Amino acid sequence: MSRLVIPSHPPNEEGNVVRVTPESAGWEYVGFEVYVLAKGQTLRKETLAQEACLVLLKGKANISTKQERWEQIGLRMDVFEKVPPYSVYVPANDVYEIEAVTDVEVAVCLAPGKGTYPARLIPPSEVGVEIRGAGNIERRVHNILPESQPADSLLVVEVFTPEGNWSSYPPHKHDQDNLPHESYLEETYYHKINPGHGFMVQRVYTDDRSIDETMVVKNGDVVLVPKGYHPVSAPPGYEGYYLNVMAGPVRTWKFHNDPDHEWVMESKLAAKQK
Ligand SMILES: O=C(O)C[C@@H](O)[C@H](O)C(=O)CO
Repeated sequence: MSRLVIPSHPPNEEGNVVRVTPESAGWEYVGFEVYVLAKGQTLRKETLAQEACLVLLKGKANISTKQERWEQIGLRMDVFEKVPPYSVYVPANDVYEIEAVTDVEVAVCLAPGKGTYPARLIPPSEVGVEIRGAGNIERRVHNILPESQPADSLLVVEVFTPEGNWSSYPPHKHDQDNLPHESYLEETYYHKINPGHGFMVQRVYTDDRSIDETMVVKNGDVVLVPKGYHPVSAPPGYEGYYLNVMAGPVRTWKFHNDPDHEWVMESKLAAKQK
């Protein structure tokens, strides 16, 4: 299996099913954890030097921080209901406690924090919904924590790829700290597949092909994107979901398309206009 694929495992005693740290990923900024909590189970963590975006992938929970508490938040019981999630932003040097009101799956998106902004609820109404692309590269995007919303480092987005479609396509990259042309952002993909026994295909490759991995991705896998282009394909019969976490030295998503393939977007959009 590719070193870029981190499979999930059954929940441990605190409910953790997958964990990526900057150290385990061999990079500097992005951390990512998923917890599956049974009804009544509680998870409590300190954020220390990281900020967190807690994304309720499914289920309802009470979530509190040092200063705030939100009760009975959570809307969808499955990510494939395709309604935007409730999330909670937690700054560095804070504490969060998640009490599962129903069975819950929650993603903890992490990046370096300075404590600039207070803890806040990000309700579904504040999540920007976007249909990106056209034809067999059309997909639905939920901008959970985009650069237009305050945070120190974190960018969080979820994407739904219809069966037979490609997403993160045309292939793009953001692996150069070269603004205004391109930003350096590490990225994780947390994949879910419907039906769950299916697979997705993701390629991660660089211009010099020093990285060129084409991976079969299963339900619950995390894919690391340390650099390079990173397109995703959903086979016929299988709908894909992924949650992206991005972070780097500057909090802006300035990507660069693979020049060999960027013509495809214009071609698909033009065909849609006909
Ligand atoms: O465009 C998409 O289909 C999603 C991607 O942009 C994804 O969020 C990503 O790779 C961000 O760099």
